[in-house]
Amino acid sequence: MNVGFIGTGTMGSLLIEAFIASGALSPSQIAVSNRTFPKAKALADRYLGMRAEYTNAGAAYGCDILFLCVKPLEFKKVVDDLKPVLKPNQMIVSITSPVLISHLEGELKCKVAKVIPSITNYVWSGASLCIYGKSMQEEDKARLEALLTHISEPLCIDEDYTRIVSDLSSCGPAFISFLLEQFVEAAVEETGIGRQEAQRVASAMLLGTGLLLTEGGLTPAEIQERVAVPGGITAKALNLLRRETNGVFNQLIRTTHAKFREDLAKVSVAFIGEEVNGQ
Ligand SMILES: NC(=O)C1=CN([C@@H]2O[C@H](COP(=O)(O)OP(=O)(O)OC[C@H]3O[C@@H](n4cnc5c(N)ncnc54)[C@H](O)[C@@H]3O)[C@@H](O)[C@H]2O)C=CC1
Ligand SMILES: O=C(O)[C@@H]1CCC=N1
Repeated sequence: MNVGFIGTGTMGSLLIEAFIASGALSPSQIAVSNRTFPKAKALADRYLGMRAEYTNAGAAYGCDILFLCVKPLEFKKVVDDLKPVLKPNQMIVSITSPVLISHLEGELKCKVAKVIPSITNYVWSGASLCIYGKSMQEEDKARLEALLTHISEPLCIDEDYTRIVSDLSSCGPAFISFLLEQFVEAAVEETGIGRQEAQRVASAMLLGTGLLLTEGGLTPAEIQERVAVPGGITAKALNLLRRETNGVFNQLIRTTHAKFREDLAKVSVAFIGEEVNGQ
């Protein structure tokens, strides 16, 4: 199987590195292109056998699966580059939420899928959110998921919920890291503990909490209940957190969804000349 990546920025190169490190793909199965060619070339130079191409059409040549790892507003240009060369048996995979399956199916005759990865896939962890176009047969879905399984847990989702599931799975690492950073900074400020030490302890705590939630079979509410002894220290601090963060995640979700609608409107104008409503 040959796999292409158009766009070797943060996510394109992260996926390539994870697929290679996990043994899912060897460099000789991979072709890359990027708007700034030296960036694609620099990546290919690190992996003997990887093919760096000057054009997106060149990267698509001979690929069974082609990941499109560019930003939403760059999609139309990439699709225009690929339209004349893609064959019906090739599969393209968009990794961004505001580009709809219908946008891609309207332009391309090949198989179309959307997979929203997460930075957690770099350490072969977290989910990859899968949405399939009409021409994806069961064997195509199985082939794609077999690849994704090396670095993630593939989850099929309804396209209408793409944004909220992306918030949880793909933006979540940034949100949780932000909260952790605030916790660590406060610890340094309030007590004088070394930042490195505080961060090491907090990171180990986050990993352990994640394991309790996944492998340990506990819910977030159960963890709180077990840690917060009635009348104890944690209970008092949890009360403060409930009071102070009340509604903040509702606002956060409204913010991501408003930005999503903005991007979707622009992408829709680029693809079909009019806006469409979306989640
Ligand atoms: N960063 C993350 O954690 C996640 C990102 N995504 C999605 O991945 C996509 C890419 O994001 P990043 O990698 O963070 O962005 P990035 O800006 O780091 O990478 C985009 C790359 O695409 C290249 N590019 C732009 N136009 C091009 C064209 N016409 N032809 C070829 N290459 C072109 C740019 O030179 C750049 O290297 C976005 O749509 C984002 O929504 C999805 C899930 C998670
Ligand atoms: O297109 C998206 O929604 C992804 C999730 C994180 C960043 N970009």
